[in-house]
Amino acid sequence: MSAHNLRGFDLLSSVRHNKGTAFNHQEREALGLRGLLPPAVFGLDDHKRRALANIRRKDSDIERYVFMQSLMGRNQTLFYRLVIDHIEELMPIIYTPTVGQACREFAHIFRQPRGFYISPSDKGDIRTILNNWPEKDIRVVVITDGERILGLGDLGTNGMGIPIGKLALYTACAGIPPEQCLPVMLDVGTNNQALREDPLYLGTPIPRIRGEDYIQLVDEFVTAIQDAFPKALIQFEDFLTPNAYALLNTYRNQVLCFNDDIQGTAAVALAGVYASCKPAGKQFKDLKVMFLGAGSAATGIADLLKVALMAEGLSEPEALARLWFVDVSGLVVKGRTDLMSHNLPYAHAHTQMPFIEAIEDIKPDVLIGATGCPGTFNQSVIRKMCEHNARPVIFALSNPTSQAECTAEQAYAWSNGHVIFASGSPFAPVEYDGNRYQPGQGNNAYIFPGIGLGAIVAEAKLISDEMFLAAASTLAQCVTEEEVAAGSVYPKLTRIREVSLDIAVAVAKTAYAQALAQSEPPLNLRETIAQRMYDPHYE
Ligand SMILES: O=C([O-])CC(=O)C(=O)O
Ligand SMILES: [Mg+2]
Repeated sequence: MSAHNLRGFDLLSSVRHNKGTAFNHQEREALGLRGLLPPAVFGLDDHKRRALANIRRKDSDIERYVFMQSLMGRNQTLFYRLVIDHIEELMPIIYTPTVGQACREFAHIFRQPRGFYISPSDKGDIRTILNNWPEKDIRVVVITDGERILGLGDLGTNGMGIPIGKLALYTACAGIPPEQCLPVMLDVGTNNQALREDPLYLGTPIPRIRGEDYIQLVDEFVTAIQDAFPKALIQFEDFLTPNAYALLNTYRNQVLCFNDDIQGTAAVALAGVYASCKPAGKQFKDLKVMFLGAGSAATGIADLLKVALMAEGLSEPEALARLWFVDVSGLVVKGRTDLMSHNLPYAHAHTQMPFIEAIEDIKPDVLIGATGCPGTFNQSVIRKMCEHNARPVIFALSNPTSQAECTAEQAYAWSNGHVIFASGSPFAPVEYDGNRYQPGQGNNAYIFPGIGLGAIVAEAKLISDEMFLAAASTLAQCVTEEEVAAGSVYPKLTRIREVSLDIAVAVAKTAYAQALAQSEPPLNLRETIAQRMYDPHYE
C-alpha cells in the first residue's frame, strides 16, 4: 500500500485508506480523526462480522448487491476481505447470477459512478479524457458495449455492472490491486427500446451506432489505452458475436487483449471436459462433442477443443470432424446458406436434421449448451444422451441461472443420477435418490483472473491460444478426486486464489517459453507471483 498524507474526513472518505472505527486512539490523535468516529475501536474481524450480519438480514440478493457496491465505494479493504473469506456466499451476489439482475435494474439502483464511460460525443477526445482517471498504473481494462450482457441481451449502458463485477473478481480471485483495474463502458446507444424510453436510463438514448463509426470509436479507444496505460491488458466482454469476433481478430495479434466470452469460456469448458474423462471412463482424444447454440461462446469452445485435440495428435480435419453444432435451424451442415463465417469450419457434409435426431445419429460423448435459452435441454435430450453414454457429460453454460439450458436438478433426475453436469451459473447441491450432488460451476471466473495475473507478471505482449490451453489443463489438474466424487469437474470456489495462482504460473511460463514476455523470468516464479497478490488488511 502506498503512503498517503490524508487526514480527517478526507481520510475517512478514501475508499483505499479508510478503516472506519479500526483507527486506534493514537491514529485518531495523529490523523485529525478525534471526534469524527464513535469512540469504540474495532478490528477487521469485527467489521466483517457486522457487515455479514447486515448482508444476511436483507430480503433479496439485489439488496445485498446494492450493499456490497456501497461497501466497495467506502472501504475496499473490508469489501475484498469479505469477498475472499466468504467467496461461496458472496461471489453469486457481486457476480453471476445477481449481477445479471443488477444490470437489468442498473439505472434504478445506481448510487455512485464507478468506472469510465465513453460516448459518441467523446470521439477524438478519448486519450485526453483518460487523463481524468486518477490512477496511472492500470494493468487490466474490462470493456463492454452492453450488447449481449450474459444471456440477457442488449442492456446498453446498464451493462456496466459486468466490467465492475469482472474486475472485482480479478482482485478477489487473483489479487490484482483494485487501483490497477479499470471498468469501461463504451456507450454507443442501445437497440433496447424499453431502455431508451426509461426516464432514468444512464446512457445515450439512441439506436446503436454501427459500421465504420463504431469500428473507429473502438480503435480510438484501444490506441488511447495503449498510450495512457501501456502495460494494460484489455478484456473484451459481452459484445454481440459479430463484433466480438471482428474485434478479437483485429487486435489479438497486435495488442495484449482477449475476448472472455470466446476464449475464457473456451478454457473453462475445456478444463471441465478434461476433468470429466476419468469419471466418464473415456480418453480425451476419442471424444465427440456437440454444441447447442452457434454463437461466440460455443464457437470459442470448439476452436480451443480443436487445438487441444490436435495437441493429442489428431490432424485438423480429424479434430474438426469430432465437433458438431446445432442451432435454431438444426444440425449445422455444409450447404446451409444462413451460417456466419465462424461456423463454416464446423459445417460438415451431412444431412440437416433436428437436435434430437442429431444426438441419435452422431452419438456425442459431451453436450455443451451456450444458447442463452432456458429449457432447451429438456427431458428427451437428456434421456437421448443417456441411451449411448453410461455417464453423459452435459454442460449447461448459459448465464445467469435463469437462462441455463436445464437446471441441475433436471439433469440429475432425468439421467437417474448418471450425468456429469456443470453449469455456467451456480446451482445449489441436489439430493437425488438418496445421493447428494454438488454440480460444478463452469464459469470463466476460474480462468480470466489467472490469465490476467500471469500476463501482467510476464508483461506479455499478446495472449496466445497456448496460454489458454495451459490455463485449461492447469485448471483440470487442480480438481481433486474428492471434488469429482462429489459431482463436480471444477475445484471448489474456496480454493480459487490458489487455482488462479497456479494458472498465472502456467500462463507466465508459456509467455516466457513463447518469447511473448517483456519481463525477465524471476528466479522463483511462483513465489514472485504469490507475493504480488493483493491481500487486504488494515494498514
Ligand atoms: O459473466 C459470466 O458469468 C460469464 C460470462 O462471461 C457470460 O456469461 O457472458
Ligand atoms: Mg461474458
